[in-house]
Amino acid sequence: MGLTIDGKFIANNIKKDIIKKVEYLREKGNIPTLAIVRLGDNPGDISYEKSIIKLCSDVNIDTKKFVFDNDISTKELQQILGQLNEDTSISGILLFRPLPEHIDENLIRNSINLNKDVDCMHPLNLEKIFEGDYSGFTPCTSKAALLAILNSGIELDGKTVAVINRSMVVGKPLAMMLLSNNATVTICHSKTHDLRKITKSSDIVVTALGRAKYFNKDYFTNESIVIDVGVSQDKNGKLSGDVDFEDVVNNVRMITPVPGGVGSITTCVLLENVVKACMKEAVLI
Ligand SMILES: Nc1nc2c(c(=O)[nH]1)N[C@@H](CN(C=O)c1ccc(C(=O)N[C@@H](CCC(=O)O)C(=O)O)cc1)CN2
Repeated sequence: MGLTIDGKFIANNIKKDIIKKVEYLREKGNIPTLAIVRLGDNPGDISYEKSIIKLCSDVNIDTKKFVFDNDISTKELQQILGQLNEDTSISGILLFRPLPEHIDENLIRNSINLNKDVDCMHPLNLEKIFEGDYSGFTPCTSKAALLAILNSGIELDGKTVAVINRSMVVGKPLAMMLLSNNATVTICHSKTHDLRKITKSSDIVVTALGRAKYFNKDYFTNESIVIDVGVSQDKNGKLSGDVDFEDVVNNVRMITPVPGGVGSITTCVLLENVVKACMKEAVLI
């Protein structure tokens, strides 16, 4: 019988720390405020946004939401980010990703104010992570997946980890963070041959494919640790991870559920970054 890694329990411990820090900031007259920028209505983004707004309300962080159509141009988006960068009432900016294909993501990632980049998407902030420096902002979903592994009691040293995603949002930052913890990492993607052979031979499998219930028990062994980062809708429109949880849970050592796993932790990591940004802002002023 596999154990479920309880993301909500991990998230609640982080939440208590955020509440204390927000109280301190507000006593000093600093109001932590998160700008949320969404392009279109992707179900994963809507789920993330719902979670963020609920948690911000719980910990007393203010939010400002900006929603635009998917067909917004790179130039228009840059202008919007420029306004948010200059808005002194805003501590941090979250732009949901992946962005629509026509948007120049590199240009956008370089357009966000380094001190408001609470999603750690600016190349200079990411470079720190790749160098093992976690003193600044941390990529939210990647850190959440790492926390799920570390809080499950697993020693990463020497373990083999298959990361099924190569984006700058999850796969690449996570691979670097796992390497810093002395794991041996294999990054898999749509062109990877014999994925099942890799997942079955890895101690830990982290999947962020965005395909509901894609992985059944045949991809794992009884000793597998499965970290499901995927968020999409199954054929009944229900929020689902990449893994068929009911088929897999009794055939692996540990697994994170969706919802209630990595997603719950991701939102807390984001708000930790917002508090960090507000603290930094308080120091800079
Ligand atoms: N700019 C970014 N965009 C996205 C990131 C990111 O790190 N930065 N990662 C994912 C986020 N995401 C998936 O699409 C996602 C993250 C968190 C949650 C969440 O909080 N889920 C909760 C509640 C779910 C519910 O009840 O609706 C949970 O799993 O318990 C959902 C989705 C993509 N975008």
